[in-house]
Amino acid sequence: MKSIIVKDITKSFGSKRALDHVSLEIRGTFGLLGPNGAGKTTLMKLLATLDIPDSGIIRIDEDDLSWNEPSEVRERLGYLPQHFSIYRSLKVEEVMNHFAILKGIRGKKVRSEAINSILQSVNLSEQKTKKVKNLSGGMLRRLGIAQALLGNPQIIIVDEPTAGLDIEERVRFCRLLRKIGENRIIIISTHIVEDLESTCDHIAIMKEGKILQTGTRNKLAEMTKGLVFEMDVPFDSPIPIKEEDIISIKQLNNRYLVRFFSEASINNARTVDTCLEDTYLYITKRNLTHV
Ligand SMILES: Nc1ncnc2c1ncn2[C@@H]1O[C@H](COP(=O)(O)OP(=O)(O)OP(=O)(O)O)[C@@H](O)[C@H]1O
Repeated sequence: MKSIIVKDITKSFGSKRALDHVSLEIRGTFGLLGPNGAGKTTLMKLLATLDIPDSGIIRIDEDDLSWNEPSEVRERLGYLPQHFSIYRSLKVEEVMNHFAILKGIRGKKVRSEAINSILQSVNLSEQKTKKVKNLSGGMLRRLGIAQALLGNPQIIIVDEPTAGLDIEERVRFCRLLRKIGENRIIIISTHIVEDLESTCDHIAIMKEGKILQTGTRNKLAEMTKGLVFEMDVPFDSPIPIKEEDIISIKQLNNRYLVRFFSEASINNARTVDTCLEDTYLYITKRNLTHV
């Protein structure tokens, strides 16, 4: 499967337009990045066939499969929703068996083999007989992705995958997503730029229902080349940069290190290598579709 084509999708809830003429080509490991309310979950739900758009189409490019045939799409789809919850007193293996039956995986032995292999791939084999209520946040997310992998779907959709995880669990979960995305399309939505730096090659930045920018991670990172500076400021001096241009302020031993945007070079400031977060902040703060 090469890519999923999203063409001119619009979706409103009453007078609120959650998606406004969204068009995308989704391929490989694909990240949807945007602030709260951007429309990410709405788009993920449409992609997961849990809702239908007011207008526009979604289809797979090569074999002409359209989202107008949801049951066929679902056979190729695994979905980890933003709020994944299951019966807390079930054991991990029982949860997996339940989802495997729902996915139509027939035969006890076949199911058991599939479940064992997936639990191993997400590093949950040791927790197989543990109850859901005794899992850590990271383990619960890994169980969520494990159920999404049942049936070996070609498309995996993961909404806000690292919400509520501590740093260590987040890094481990992102590494797992990267591995899962090696031979299928994986779509990850998040407002945390770091999650995508390690997982996604292709990224779309959205805000207020619109796609502001798409491109490879590297291409997006380079967009702000020449526009990002760093400056040392002593503790007792005011920071001479406008609030809206500041990217970050780090407190070092004896000074602040201020990272900021500027269209022209500034005394005592040096240009620095840019990253995806710079571009994300630059275009979302300014609502830009071009840098
Ligand atoms: N069922 C609904 N009824 C009314 N408004 C909705 C509904 N679902 C989403 N919205 C609105 O649509 C907009 C987009 O919401 P959505 O949840 O898709 O954004 P998001 O990017 O996923 O944000 P978050 O990161 O906060 O989940 C928001 O303004 C939201 O309030």
